[in-house]
Amino acid sequence: MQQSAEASRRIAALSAQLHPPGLQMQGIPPLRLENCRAKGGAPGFKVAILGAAGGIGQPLSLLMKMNPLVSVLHLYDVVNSPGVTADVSHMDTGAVVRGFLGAPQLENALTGMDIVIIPAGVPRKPGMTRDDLFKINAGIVRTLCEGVAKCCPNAIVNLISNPVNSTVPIAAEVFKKAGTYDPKRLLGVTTLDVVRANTFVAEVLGMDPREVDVPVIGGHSGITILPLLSQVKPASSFTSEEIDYLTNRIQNGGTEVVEAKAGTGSATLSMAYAAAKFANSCLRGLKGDAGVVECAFVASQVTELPFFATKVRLGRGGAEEIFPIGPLNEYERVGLEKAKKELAGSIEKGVSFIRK
Ligand SMILES: NC(=O)c1ccc[n+]([C@@H]2O[C@H](COP(=O)([O-])OP(=O)(O)OC[C@H]3O[C@@H](n4cnc5c(N)ncnc54)[C@H](O)[C@@H]3O)[C@@H](O)[C@H]2O)c1
Ligand SMILES: O=C(O)C[C@H](O)C(=O)O
Repeated sequence: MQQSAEASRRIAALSAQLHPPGLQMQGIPPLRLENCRAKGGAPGFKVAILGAAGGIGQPLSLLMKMNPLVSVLHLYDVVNSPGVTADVSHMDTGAVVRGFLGAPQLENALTGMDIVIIPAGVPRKPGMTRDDLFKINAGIVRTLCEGVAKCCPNAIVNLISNPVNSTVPIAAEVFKKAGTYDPKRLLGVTTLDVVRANTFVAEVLGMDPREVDVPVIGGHSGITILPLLSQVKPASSFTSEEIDYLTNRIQNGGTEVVEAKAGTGSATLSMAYAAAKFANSCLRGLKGDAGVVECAFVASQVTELPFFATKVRLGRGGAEEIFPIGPLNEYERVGLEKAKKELAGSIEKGVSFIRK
């Protein structure tokens, strides 16, 4: 029977995946696709991780491979993605894993994706601020988002690369330029701030962190990270000493890890956990689950700023509802004014990087 050019191309690509370079080097003979009985792949969503070979990317790839809502997992990086892909692909979970290496393979990595998670970019060293990463990471995020706009304009983007307060506005401008911008589908990942806040508050209260819910609003850097201790669930009261301690610890959690790692990077394992938690909520929203709520840094009208992190409800279209900040005490009101001042500059810096 005559095969179309497209069918031949697809069979060649699939055969290459069944016979990755590692096997070729060992002289293991290829399995002919037509002789393969495996159907492969559970029903579910297609997820790409850009920066999959990095400190966050590797454990995040592992966690997403374990997620039963994922049917296809694309792992893209500019280095080492074949190794990470070969490794993760041996896990006996449902998702089919494919690896993509370097700029020429970015478009294949992105085509058809439902969710794109971006932890690509350089991390901090001691003494640096997240804004010090702007010079390198702004360009990386721009290029990757141009790929998203071209190849999977309807995907939900989970942006992790720092400085999040500027990279999310950069991504928005790239999508606007391409005519694909849907604010509901662009989400800056601030889940690590919530994860830390739940942990530290639970420690103070002597509770299980899984039973604590601390809203963290604003942005993802220093004083823009604003935990709302007056809204902790279950309702709890704190001394002013506890409020100072918890606010400082949550705002400086990233720096605590950067200093402990002493020049070898920033949070990777807790971040992979947080990113996997957030992506799972996005997947549940896509699936149509009701009442899925997370904090995220999104386009927002809850303040005068164009972007702001608050609780959002995740649905089939992404962040379908953005919740208001809610009642604040005086300590939080002061914190909010300081956070907004710093955030305004970071957002403007991101916007003008693309508009310049
Ligand atoms: N949002 C958050 O809460 C949060 C938390 C922790 C870290 N981060 C940020 O996440 C980023 C990554 O941190 P990490 O510890 O994984 O760093 P890392 O250096 O270990 O890994 C980054 C990966 O990105 C890859 N990369 C670089 N340029 C790329 C490109 N153009 N396309 C695809 N991949 C590319 C690198 O090859 C590397 O594998 C940093 O910017 C860090 O500040 C954010
Ligand atoms: O602190 C960093 O640079 C990484 C990340 O933003 C974090 O909060 O851990």
